[in-house]
Amino acid sequence: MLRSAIQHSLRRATSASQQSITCRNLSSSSTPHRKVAVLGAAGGIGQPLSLLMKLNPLVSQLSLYDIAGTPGVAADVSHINTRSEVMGYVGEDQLAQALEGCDIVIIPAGVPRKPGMTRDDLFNINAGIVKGLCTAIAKYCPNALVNMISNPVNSTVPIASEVFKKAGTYDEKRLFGVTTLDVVRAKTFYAGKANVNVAEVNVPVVGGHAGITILPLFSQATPQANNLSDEVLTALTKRTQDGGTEVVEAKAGKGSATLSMAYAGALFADACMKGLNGVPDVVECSFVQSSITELPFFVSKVRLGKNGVEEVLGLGALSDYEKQGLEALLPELKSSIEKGIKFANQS
Ligand SMILES: NC(=O)c1ccc[n+]([C@@H]2O[C@H](COP(=O)([O-])OP(=O)(O)OC[C@H]3O[C@@H](n4cnc5c(N)ncnc54)[C@H](O)[C@@H]3O)[C@@H](O)[C@H]2O)c1
Ligand SMILES: O=C(O)C[C@H](O)C(=O)O
Repeated sequence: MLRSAIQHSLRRATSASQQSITCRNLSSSSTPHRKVAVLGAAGGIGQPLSLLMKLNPLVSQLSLYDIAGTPGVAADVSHINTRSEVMGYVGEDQLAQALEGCDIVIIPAGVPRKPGMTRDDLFNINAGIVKGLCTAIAKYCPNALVNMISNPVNSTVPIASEVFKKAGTYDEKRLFGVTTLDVVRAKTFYAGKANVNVAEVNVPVVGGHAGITILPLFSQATPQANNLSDEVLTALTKRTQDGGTEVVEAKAGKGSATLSMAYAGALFADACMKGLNGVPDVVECSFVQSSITELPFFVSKVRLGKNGVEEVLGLGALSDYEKQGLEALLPELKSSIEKGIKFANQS
């Protein structure tokens, strides 16, 4: 039951555990070698994300790094009979080994929110963590695609870009803020209200990843529901924007979204690998370097390819309500981006 649920969730990955022997044989001959690292692998997101990456037959080597606890997580995950070889690395001394040869580095390292906090309240701790990890990425796997999960994403992605620029390794096609959870939430909430099959729903979510900077475009949702009033669309927008806070409050001091985030992170990493492997028309929303607004980074649909970002897609037609949302989010997003850039350059 659990296995089938997970396999269904990783909808674009072929089946994993039950068919692992077949996958291993097929994979080794026809699927490229892909080393994926999870930095922060012993954490609330890191552990289920490591599990989901272990179930992904596109991964051949899974590198689990944290400042503590990774030997246990790696030993546990390594017993699952799927394609990838699992290695656990603990502490800075082992970071180089964890990163060398990586195709994708997923970063959920850092502290989560408690009730009453904004994502920006995490900046003081997480900015330094991200900066340190990105410095190592620039040194040991400068060509890897970086999937940034650590909050505040609106600032940690700009921090990463500045670190890579300083190191001379920046390639805007290879840096992604992971905002897939906003899309996952928008799909779920929309399907509930529109009374449509959630598996068929698509909703782009643009802007950034905090409060009003999260802008779901329900006018572009498919299948399009004609039965939703303006009030319902406003409520759906607000619920998507506050989805993270909903979980933080429900967890009452024990962290933020971990399981849904692991799912979303696994979907996004899977899409990145498909792009690297040459699968056509892989499109996901992500916070990337962008020129579709006046801001240097923005979430929009992005076509993924063999080098990472192949094309940053435009916003498409917006409703009046969405146009207002877009205008309203720009100042906050701009200031979060600038805060990250300033931090990276002054410290
Ligand atoms: N992008 C999103 O949509 C999204 C969603 C949910 C959570 N998050 C963010 O993800 C981050 C992690 O959340 P969590 O619930 O897993 O937190 P957690 O505290 O459970 O786990 C974080 C892990 O990071 C590790 N860590 C700390 N410093 C490190 C370093 N220098 N190198 C490697 N590992 C290090 C910790 O040891 C811990 O295991 C938070 O910043 C949270 O806000 C983002
Ligand atoms: O809300 C948080 O702090 C975590 C994450 O950004 C989320 O959207 O769930």
